[in-house]
Amino acid sequence: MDININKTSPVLPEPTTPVSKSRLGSSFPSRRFVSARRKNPKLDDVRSNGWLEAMISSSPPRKRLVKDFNVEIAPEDDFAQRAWMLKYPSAITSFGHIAAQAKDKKIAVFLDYDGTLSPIVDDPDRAIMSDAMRAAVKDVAKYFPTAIISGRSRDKVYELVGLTELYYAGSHGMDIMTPASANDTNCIKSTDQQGEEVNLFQPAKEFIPVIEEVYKNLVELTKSIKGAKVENHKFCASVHYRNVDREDWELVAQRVHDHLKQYPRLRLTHGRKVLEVRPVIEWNKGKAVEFLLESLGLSNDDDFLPIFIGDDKTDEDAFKVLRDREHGFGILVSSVPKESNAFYSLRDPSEVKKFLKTLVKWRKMEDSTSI
Ligand SMILES: O=P(O)(O)OC[C@H]1O[C@H](O[C@H]2O[C@H](CO)[C@@H](O)[C@H](O)[C@H]2O)[C@H](O)[C@@H](O)[C@@H]1O
Repeated sequence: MDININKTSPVLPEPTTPVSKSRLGSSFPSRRFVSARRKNPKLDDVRSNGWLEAMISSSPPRKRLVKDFNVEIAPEDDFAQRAWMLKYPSAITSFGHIAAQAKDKKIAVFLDYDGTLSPIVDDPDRAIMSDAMRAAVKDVAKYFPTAIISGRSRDKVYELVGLTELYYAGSHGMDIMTPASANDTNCIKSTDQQGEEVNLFQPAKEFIPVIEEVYKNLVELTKSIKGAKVENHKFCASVHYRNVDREDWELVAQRVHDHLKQYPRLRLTHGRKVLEVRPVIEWNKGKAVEFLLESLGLSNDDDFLPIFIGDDKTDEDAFKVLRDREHGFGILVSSVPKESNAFYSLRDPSEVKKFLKTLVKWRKMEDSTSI
């Protein structure tokens, strides 16, 4: 994999049309990202381009949540669920296949945070991982190189997970910390929370000021909409509408879309009841997995088997990379049928914990029988 950003920068070239300063009185000195005149072709009216539908379907519908609690549901739904499980079998019941694939290989574990290690909750600040899950992840990291790749800022996800033995990538992989010894020439030197020297790979570094600017503007633009919440993840920003009245979702989307029309080098993607503002760069969780495999010396297909566990649309980029490389596989965390590039599924974070424990138990058994 070529990760030399000097040769093949993931940052797309400057727009060729002259650009002007943001209408909202930007303090950002560069005119590279911002244009009041130039329309961002990626953003049209939220009604006509299907964004509203995508917002509505961006998290499991209530009916399925009811099924999670074993309340009876319509038989046709049950049939769809069973058909889906045949396509994406449970990583727990299929553990034998996984173990066979992993035989004589070192597994590398990649984990998403929200919806994977912590359950989805209304308040993003209260998405706390359980102590039992933390212990399971800590155990996994004793046996396998383990990384968290989250949409949140790297600092925030480290604060939530709190395990020094893991690798962390924040902002959908746009902020990756690896040990100083890792093999990556495009990194800058820094120190971690323990004062240890580390490498930082930040392919969207030049976007920090514009993300800060857009974050502040979006806070202003959505403050009158009850329940809306904007987060700044340094290299990207999130606009949550989970707690907004359904009738105001369109308003949230329209305000965000209208504002971003002035920023041709930013784009919007969907998460679970969240709109994600991201730089238009060719970088995502899939690229972050490739980068980590390469820089940690885990990319030899004959020796290593990467597994990525995630629940969200942004995790699909990582699933796809593993599927396309025919090396390793994704595990989708979902209690409802959805199309995915993953190979296996787990219903919810409690099943993720069970799978991680099974992985450790299996490795311990393998180690003891090979003595
Ligand atoms: O890549 P991830 O680690 O899964 O991060 C994706 C987003 O997760 C958070 O939002 C989601 O979880 C919240 C807490 O459960 C929930 O309230 C929200 O509706 C979900 O979208 C986080 O707050 C976002 O900033 C991340 O982008």
